[in-house]
Amino acid sequence: MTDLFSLQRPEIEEIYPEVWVLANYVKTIPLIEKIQTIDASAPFRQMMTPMGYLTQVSMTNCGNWGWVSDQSGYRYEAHDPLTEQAWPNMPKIFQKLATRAADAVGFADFIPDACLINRYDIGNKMGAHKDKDESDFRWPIVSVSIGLSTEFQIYGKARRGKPINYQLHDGDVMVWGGESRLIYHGVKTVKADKQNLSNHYRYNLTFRKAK
Ligand SMILES: O=C(O)CCC(=O)C(=O)O
Ligand SMILES: [Fe+2]
Repeated sequence: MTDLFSLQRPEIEEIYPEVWVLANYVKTIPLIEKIQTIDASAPFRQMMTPMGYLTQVSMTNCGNWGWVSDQSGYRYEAHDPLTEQAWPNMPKIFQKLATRAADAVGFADFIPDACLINRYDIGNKMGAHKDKDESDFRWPIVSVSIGLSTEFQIYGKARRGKPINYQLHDGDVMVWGGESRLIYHGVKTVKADKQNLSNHYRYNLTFRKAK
């Protein structure tokens, strides 16, 4: 298990009140293998928003609860609407990673029951939003960046104004909670890596306690 972690004593930076980045925290090849297995039974798909648009980003889930969007709104579902099967189990290494990262910044005993997996193709972005479909905001969000880099945008308590942009790379983990649990955030357009054109995607794991 220790093999999964890049550094014994990770560098932890609080980039905004109660928003932390654990830089280069995790080795991502084992995570990508798990994502591929999940994709084989619960395929990545764009979701319909209540406004009637498809999300740019493709998504799937693992764990007891999966985040879904359709014309009737956003919510957590125990079954994948595409396959009508339960979402794939959350891999143990995913859960341990989330628990350990949360603990490292002071959130003890975080056991996520939902893991949303986002896949950004080159050119995809995610607009400003807050994660507010969970039942208890005392639990943090743990978010893992895999593959292509991007800029994460923090707007704060209101959606308007200029965001703080923070570069996230493969293996970086972000945790936010407490007074910043409901901040507006987004992801800037993912660009190709000119040094490595075989890298096509940015994946993001978002661990939450949904229920
Ligand atoms: O891709 C990211 O880094 C963030 C994703 C996100 O904010 C979300 O899925 O709610
Ligand atoms: Fe989010």
